[in-house]
Amino acid sequence: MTVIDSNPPKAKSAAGAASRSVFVDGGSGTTGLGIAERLAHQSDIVVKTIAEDKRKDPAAKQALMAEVDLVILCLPDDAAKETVALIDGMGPSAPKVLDASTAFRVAPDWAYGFPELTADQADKIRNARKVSNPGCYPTGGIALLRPLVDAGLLPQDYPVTVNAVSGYSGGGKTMIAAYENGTAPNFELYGLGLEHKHLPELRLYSKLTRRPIFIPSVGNYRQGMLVSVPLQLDTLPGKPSGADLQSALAKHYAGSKYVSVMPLDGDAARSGRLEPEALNGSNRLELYVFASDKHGQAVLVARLDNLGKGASGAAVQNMRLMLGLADV
Ligand SMILES: NC(=O)C1=CN([C@@H]2O[C@H](COP(=O)(O)OP(=O)(O)OC[C@H]3O[C@@H](n4cnc5c(N)ncnc54)[C@H](OP(=O)(O)O)[C@@H]3O)[C@@H](O)[C@H]2O)C=CC1
Ligand SMILES: CC(=O)N[C@@H](CCC(=O)OP(=O)(O)O)C(=O)O
Repeated sequence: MTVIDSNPPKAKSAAGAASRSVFVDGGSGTTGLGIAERLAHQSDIVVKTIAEDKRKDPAAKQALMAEVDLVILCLPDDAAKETVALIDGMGPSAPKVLDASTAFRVAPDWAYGFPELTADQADKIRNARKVSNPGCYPTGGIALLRPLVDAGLLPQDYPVTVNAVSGYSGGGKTMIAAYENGTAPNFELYGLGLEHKHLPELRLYSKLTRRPIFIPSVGNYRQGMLVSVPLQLDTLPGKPSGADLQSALAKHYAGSKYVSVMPLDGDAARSGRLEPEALNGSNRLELYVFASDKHGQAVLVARLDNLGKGASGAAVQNMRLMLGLADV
């Protein structure tokens, strides 16, 4: 990564024929810093930065955005909408935009940034001007549910419940401060009003017609998450076994660089335990099927880093697709 300050103005991609230029709006927040860490190792990306006293100044932002190929938004929803309005007003000099917030995740004119969703999703992301980076919990939930719906193993109107636990960095700077200064509880359920902001994308991209129940929780550790979906197998069409579910997932993600479908008889199945922090720092996502054919029950579990495949890692993966660069 090369860091260039916002002045003097440069032509887009001026640092070299093969390089692309990027501006991260909200670059000093949790997701933005995670992106900067990853881009520090990518020599084909030039990151342009804005002066500290200008980072909330719309005119300064717009001038900088005219110089770059792609803008990544790591902002609260309202601020993301404001920056997108600025980009929409830029005409032909508008850069591509990748938004990490919840603001545009179900908007019809935005591509959803989960390249592994379907066979053509990576191409949709490559060709889109506007891409929404998925929420951390939906990344796990959709990764588990969508291939099973597409395979006809899970009916679209199945009464799905998704339970999840996240590290406190999922709540951004405010929640990190509350945990690190000791004013937050060690563990709590939340979203108990059944209105969590991730429900619309979870439902839409899982192709569920019935609204799932989603109960997240947060614990006193920094990052890493588990997202789980319990299933009573005898209520599913054809009464599939755990092996049937695992092989449908394995077929869908065969050859995937970042998503691994774990064996039915691996260490986690033997111990019956899974902890959330094992993939921290990576862009990986592991999918598990824990099943008891004796009782006709299964639990699907996704493990990921909420700041990796759940945010910054996914953003960098999408950024490279959008810029026409090979994955690294
Ligand atoms: N943390 C996570 O695991 C994930 C987060 N996300 C999403 O990514 C986005 C960023 O989240 P996160 O990094 O956690 O949040 P943080 O609170 O850690 O950071 C947000 C940053 O945005 C800055 N900011 C706020 N308003 C403006 C503005 N108008 N112009 C420029 N900068 C502004 C803030 O600066 P200041 O503090 O000075 O206001 C802060 O640095 C959110 O939409 C979040 O929902 C998505 C997936 C996972
Ligand atoms: C622990 C915690 O608070 N997590 C956040 C989700 C983090 C995330 O995925 O961010 P988006 O807001 O961009 O979707 C929450 O539940 O709101």
